[in-house]
Amino acid sequence: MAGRTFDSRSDEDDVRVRPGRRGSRPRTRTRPSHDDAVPGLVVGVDRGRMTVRVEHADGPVEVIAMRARELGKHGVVTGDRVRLVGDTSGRTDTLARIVVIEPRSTVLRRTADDTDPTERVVVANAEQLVVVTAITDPEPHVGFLDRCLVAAFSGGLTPLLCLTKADLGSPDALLARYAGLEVEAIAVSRDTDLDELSPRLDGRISVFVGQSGVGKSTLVNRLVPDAYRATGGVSKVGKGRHTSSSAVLLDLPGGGMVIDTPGIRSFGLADTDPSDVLAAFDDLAEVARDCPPLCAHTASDPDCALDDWAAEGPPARAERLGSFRRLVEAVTRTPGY
Ligand SMILES: Nc1nc2c(ncn2[C@@H]2O[C@H](COP(=O)(O)OP(=O)(O)OP(=O)(O)O)[C@@H](O)[C@H]2O)c(=O)[nH]1
Ligand SMILES: [Zn+2]
Repeated sequence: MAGRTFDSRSDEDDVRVRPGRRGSRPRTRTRPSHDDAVPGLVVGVDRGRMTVRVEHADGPVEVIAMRARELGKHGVVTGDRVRLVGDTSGRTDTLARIVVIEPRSTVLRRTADDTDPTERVVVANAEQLVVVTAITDPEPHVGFLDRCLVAAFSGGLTPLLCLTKADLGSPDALLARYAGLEVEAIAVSRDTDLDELSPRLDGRISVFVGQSGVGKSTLVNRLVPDAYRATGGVSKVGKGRHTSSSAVLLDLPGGGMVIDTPGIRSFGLADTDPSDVLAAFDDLAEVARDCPPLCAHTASDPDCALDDWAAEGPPARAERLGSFRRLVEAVTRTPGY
């Protein structure tokens, strides 16, 4: 996925400044120069108010900022790299303005919901999507896991399966389901150390997503001891209300960052099609060049070149194709969660 950028020109959260109507005031004269704008990283968003980390000479400072009017309705999300003007001191009761949103290297979209019918980008620039699922209690919702993987692949993130509650059962069935995709998976439990997981989080930005009760808060609290996430069903930020603003960026003690998504239980795939999934698998994409033009690469596409490829090779190919096709089918299914 290296080198792919998501400047999100096609989506709702487009950061491009729309050209004014013909004959409107001359932009060159009225538009302020932003040469003096300082860079920052958005670590949280709350109802239009952004918390932005700005590096000062004596260390990082959290600055509260609003979007400048020139950004229009285009949203700023956690993980965005931005440029600020105005008061960037971070002192109490000061407010800066975000005048530039840098192009996004990756995007995660949440699904539309009852309060907001549009899919929206909720996290930008994360490198890894950590999909947290319990081995049991609650039983894994494989449809949800498939959708998470597709959201990762299509948004440019590397997925990592984190299987919790390893004290309660064996991860083998889940591991087998995704074996063909070569997605990394790590089993953890609250009683064992996190030595396998921690190195995979070092030095990168990882988004954590998981359905209710899987132990995600327990895990994030262990990774980031001062994160103060409520666990065990205690009411927490983002629950039961409009939640697109609830992704928060947390620093890991050993370097690297975690973006927790307390209220976001699934990601949007409406803008995703089979070719986005295919693009994440170089070997399959190569074979699929021989597919008919409109092939969706599902089991019901009669002349899909992937069938011959799987039939002619070792059993691992059929396994890979099976796992891939489950993801493709997730793209075409209506979201039910
Ligand atoms: N047996 C077992 N239980 C765990 C483990 N980790 C967490 N739990 C329990 O699972 C329940 C859910 O944990 P949370 O960390 O609150 O889960 P969550 O994913 O944040 O879910 P919500 O609180 O609904 O958002 C709690 O009762 C935890 O004590 C584990 O490794 N093993
Ligand atoms: Zn095909």
